[in-house]
Amino acid sequence: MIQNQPKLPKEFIWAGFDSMQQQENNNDMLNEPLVDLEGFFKGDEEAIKHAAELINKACLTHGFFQVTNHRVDSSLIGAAHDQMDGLFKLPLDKKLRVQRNKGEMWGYSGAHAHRFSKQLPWKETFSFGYNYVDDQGGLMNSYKPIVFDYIKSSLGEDFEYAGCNSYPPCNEPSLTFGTGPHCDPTSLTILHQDQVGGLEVFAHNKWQAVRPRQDAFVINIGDTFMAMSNGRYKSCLHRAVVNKKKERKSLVFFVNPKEDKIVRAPQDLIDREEGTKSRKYPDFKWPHLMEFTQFHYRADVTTLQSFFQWLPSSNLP
Ligand SMILES: C=C1C[C@]23C[C@H]1CC[C@H]2[C@]1(C)CCC[C@@](C)(C(=O)O)[C@H]1[C@@H]3C(=O)O
Ligand SMILES: O=C(O)CCC(=O)C(=O)O
Ligand SMILES: [Fe+2]
Repeated sequence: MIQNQPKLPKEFIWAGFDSMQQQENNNDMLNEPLVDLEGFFKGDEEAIKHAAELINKACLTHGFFQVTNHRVDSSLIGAAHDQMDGLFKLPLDKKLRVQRNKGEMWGYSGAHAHRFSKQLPWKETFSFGYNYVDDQGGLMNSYKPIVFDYIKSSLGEDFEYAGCNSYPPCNEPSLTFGTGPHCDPTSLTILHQDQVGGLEVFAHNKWQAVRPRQDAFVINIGDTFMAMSNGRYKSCLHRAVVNKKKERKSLVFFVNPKEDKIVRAPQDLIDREEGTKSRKYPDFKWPHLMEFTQFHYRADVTTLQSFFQWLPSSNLP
């Protein structure tokens, strides 16, 4: 309904984001490395060394790279996108039956309207997260995307969670965001986007687009991984912009530390640092950062600093 209104409802307007204006003529590409994993899987020493060099260089700068020959079957990816199409095409009343509740990391969300009242993102999402409650044959069971089961089986059970994003066409795309500027609070993000384009990274002092590649996954490191590297690897500001003509969809998987793991840079990494060998971040656990983003703070570009300011006043163990 909202999509058909000529004027964007005010709740969706992101005032004050002057970098928005760049998007009209923003055809800068990030040119992140495309890492071919074929040789890596075959144990080819040279290929492994080359892949590590590419990934290291990307993570030291903007934290984004793409991987190809990842051995995730293209038919499985296609099936996941088909499943996702089916989910988003469901009537709204059916989607609302699995509406995501505050603090839960699973279910349907329309523009996060259940959480925020302004600067709403122009998107619908289905999340398949760890505190998922099996609701006896409801929508979530019948539509749980094939890939979600695959990712849970391959990445293990703890603290992975998957999301499907649908960004509908928007009549005034330059006034809103599909997903607003943020750094991922997570460890690693694995994303498969369709061919429409819209993912942008703020690197080299400007917004740069991440090229859609059907046969590749986009990987980026998040705040938690940055903290584990004592700040060496960068969790980078990024956003999803929308357009007037085409819906855009993305599948996103967030990999995080197990719930009881203390996020702390290894001592030998600190010891090998040049100059002051000091810890840049307090110790923390992922579930506490996740709780912060779900109950106390909307993840943006300063989530981690805000989290460490909040932590002492929280009664988290
Ligand atoms: C831990 C998370 C919170 C969000 C999903 C994952 C990693 C990215 C976060 C998010 C996408 C950052 C922008 C704001 C947000 C509210 C959104 O637009 O979806 C964030 C997600 C969330 O809080 O659900
Ligand atoms: O959909 C996209 O391309 C990016 C989404 C994103 O950054 C996120 O969900 O964290
Ligand atoms: Fe993100």
